[in-house]
Amino acid sequence: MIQFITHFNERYGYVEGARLALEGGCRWVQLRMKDASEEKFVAAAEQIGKLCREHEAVFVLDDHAELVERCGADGVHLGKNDMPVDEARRLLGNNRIIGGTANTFEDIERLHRQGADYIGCGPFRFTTTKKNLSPVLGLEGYERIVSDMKAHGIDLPIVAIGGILKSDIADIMQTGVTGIAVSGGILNAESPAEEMKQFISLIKPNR
Ligand SMILES: Cc1ncc(COP(=O)(O)OP(=O)(O)O)c(N)n1
Ligand SMILES: Cc1ncsc1CCOP(=O)(O)O
Ligand SMILES: [Mg+2]
Repeated sequence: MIQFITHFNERYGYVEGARLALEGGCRWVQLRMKDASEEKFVAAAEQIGKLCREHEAVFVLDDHAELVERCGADGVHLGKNDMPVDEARRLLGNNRIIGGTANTFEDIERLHRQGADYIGCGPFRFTTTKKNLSPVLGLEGYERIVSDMKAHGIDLPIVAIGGILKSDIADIMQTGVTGIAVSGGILNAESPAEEMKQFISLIKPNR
């Protein structure tokens, strides 16, 4: 499973990036548009949501649980400074996907208690896509977290995120995580759609 996180660069905007990821075969897009006005966020969500429906892809919003219904999104990804997962669950019900961010096993325990459907776990390495990064986990970090989860009987999909490139995929999947989330590794490639195809072909499902 691979989740494309929207961003922009000198060549592509948010919608174009999502379109290329979908053309490359991605079936899970997160609209992440930090510091955008609500108007701009909703306008991008309308376009990306339509593209996702055309490609039968899952569409989640970053941060904005309160906009999920209005944007017709499938769910939301929530970090430590966003609405708590249990509150979002009460708001959105059981039919929407709610992901939560973890940097430690303790975060995962909390998110599991609160009812998250999956965990975005990172950063794998330094990245300029996100400000105020938590400490880098590296491969050892994922190995430790996956083993702690097994020891405590916590069975939730773990999505590795942060600075992931094609050449990292085999090693990251080897740690036992479920999938990856990526932005720059796709958007900054010479051909984003082709890069997405290659990312997908390298991910051998762990579950
Ligand atoms: C899949 C996934 N994992 C982690 C994050 C980070 O979310 P958050 O900690 O809320 O930081 P911002 O993305 O909001 O800057 C994510 N968005 N997606
Ligand atoms: C949103 C987020 N959360 C942790 S790292 C990150 C950025 C992911 O983008 P990239 O793949 O470009 O590092
Ligand atoms: Mg957030």
